[in-house]
Amino acid sequence: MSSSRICVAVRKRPCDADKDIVTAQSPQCIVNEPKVKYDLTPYTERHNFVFDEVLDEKVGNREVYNRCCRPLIDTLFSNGNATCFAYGQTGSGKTHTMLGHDAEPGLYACAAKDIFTRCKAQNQEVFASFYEIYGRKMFDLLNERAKLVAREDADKVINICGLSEHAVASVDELFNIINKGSAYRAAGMTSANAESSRSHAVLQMEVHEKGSSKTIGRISFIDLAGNERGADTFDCDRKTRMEGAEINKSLLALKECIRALGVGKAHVPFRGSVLTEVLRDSFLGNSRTTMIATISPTSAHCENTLNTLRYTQRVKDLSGGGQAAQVDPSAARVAAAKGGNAAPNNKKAQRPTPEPSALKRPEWMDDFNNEDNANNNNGEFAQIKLPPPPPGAVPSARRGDAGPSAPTKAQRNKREVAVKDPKIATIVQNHLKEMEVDELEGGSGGDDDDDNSANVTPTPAGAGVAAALQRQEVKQVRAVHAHVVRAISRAEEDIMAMHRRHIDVKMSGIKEEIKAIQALEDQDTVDEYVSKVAGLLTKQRREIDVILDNLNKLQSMLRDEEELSRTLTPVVKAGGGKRRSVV
Ligand SMILES: Nc1ncnc2c1ncn2[C@@H]1O[C@H](COP(=O)(O)OP(=O)(O)OP(=O)(O)O)[C@@H](O)[C@H]1O
Repeated sequence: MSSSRICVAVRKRPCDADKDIVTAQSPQCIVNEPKVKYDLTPYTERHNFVFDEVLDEKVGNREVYNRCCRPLIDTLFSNGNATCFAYGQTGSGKTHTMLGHDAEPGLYACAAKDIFTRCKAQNQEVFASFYEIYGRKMFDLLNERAKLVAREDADKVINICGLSEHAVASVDELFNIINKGSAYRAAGMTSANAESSRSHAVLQMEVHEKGSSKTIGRISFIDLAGNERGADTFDCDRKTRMEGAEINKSLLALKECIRALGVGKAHVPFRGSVLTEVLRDSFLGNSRTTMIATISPTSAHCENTLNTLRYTQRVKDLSGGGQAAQVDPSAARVAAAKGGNAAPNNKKAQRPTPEPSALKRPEWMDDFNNEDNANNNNGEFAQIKLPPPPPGAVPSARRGDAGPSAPTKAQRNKREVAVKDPKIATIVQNHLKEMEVDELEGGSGGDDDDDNSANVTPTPAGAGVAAALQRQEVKQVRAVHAHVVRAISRAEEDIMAMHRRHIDVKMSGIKEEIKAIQALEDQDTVDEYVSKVAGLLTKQRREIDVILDNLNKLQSMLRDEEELSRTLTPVVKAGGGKRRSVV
């Protein structure tokens, strides 16, 4: 394993030799992409990547552990935070690597074995928790999938309230609880594998001094959602599109955080997603991270494999201690078309820990806390605080007290509508005004064209300004779409809380109405009855109007989302290649 704080590894899963297009020779990973020229002559494009470790199909889980994860245990026992991610497309071997099976225990078991041995010798104990992050929600897999709530404490630290911790003293005990948790993860879904790809599963083990609540160190294993889920989901149903957008957002945010930490940036964008915000502590202080990208080496998975490797290469190139990718001249053409490789950063800088006061309250915290707020408002029914919509615009549910800082010229340019189609241009224009700077830049720091979110059709060589503009248009529509998806999920949670509150108020209103009728029958005058009932019904009508108003706004956003995703849906060209219908 690399001596740097971040180890970036790739693991190739086995496949039939005749379909294998990947050569894994650590530290190199070569993908031989089968391609066809315009005159239909087949040829192979070679892509060469370099990582800290490249593990071929013969390497077992124990060796993966020894080469990539063992130093994480030292970090754990030196008051540190260790983190290990498995990243890759569905079926590429993330769960195989993390969990393994009886015949070949995975990283959880290998790490647990070492941890228990050391704990026994040092009179320490281990507590495990296991939860999943699905969209913007979190569920405790060791407590019947109870919904978890993240709260920020006075020190601006995010705590996952209600997360159960379980004392474990052996690998068997750990596995019993993981198996129990995995069953909850799969429950209620059509296919366990399909669903597991849509959530990030987090197993945490904390070491304590025996009998003390003081944490010595923590290790987190994260089996990430399948990365292809975050890519082109525009032609799927809305649920899948929303999931895809959330996954995309969290994977981009994760990469940004690892990169920022690696190069010692003062600002680490933990707020980018629930995943990174919740894992913030894991990256701070004395921390060490291993990222294992898993790939399927068949030609059928070539596109996903290249996406995985490009993402991973970005993490490596910019995470400090890294060495730039070696790209074959044949592949360099593609790299150049995509904006080229970033300069290597071989200097490992010291990452400063952000001051607590500098850590802004994440915007998604509001959603977690929203239900509580709704229940604590002493019966007063408040409208969701939506920003005033621009004239003719569809309002968004964005909230948060920190207003955007004064935009630079480049940022102002990004607010200019690039899309030509008048209908889509109107939608884009309406939303551009409410988008924040990082959203305008596609949430990826603006320098990645190989991200899933910017995974647009390659521009044909020599296609010139028109093609470049098309690319820009697609990028803008994608950014606006991602913004609308986020606004929808926030508005959805707000409306649910508001509706629940309304039902409570309505129930007590009905009781009041019954009382008013009884009072009229018993002793009240008709004037008293009229005034009581008119007051009650007027209040209800006001509340219903607020709900209807918010439902209409949500409906508009849903329509916009539909239009934008339809625009982005890839359509097949007569010639076989993909083209977007956006412009
Ligand atoms: N390196 C490997 N060696 C042997 N078998 C493997 C390897 N990698 C994956 N497999 C097998 O491939 C299948 C799919 O792997 P796995 O479930 O780990 O994929 P995944 O990336 O976790 O998918 P998902 O994102 O859907 O959870 C499993 O049967 C697994 O045992």
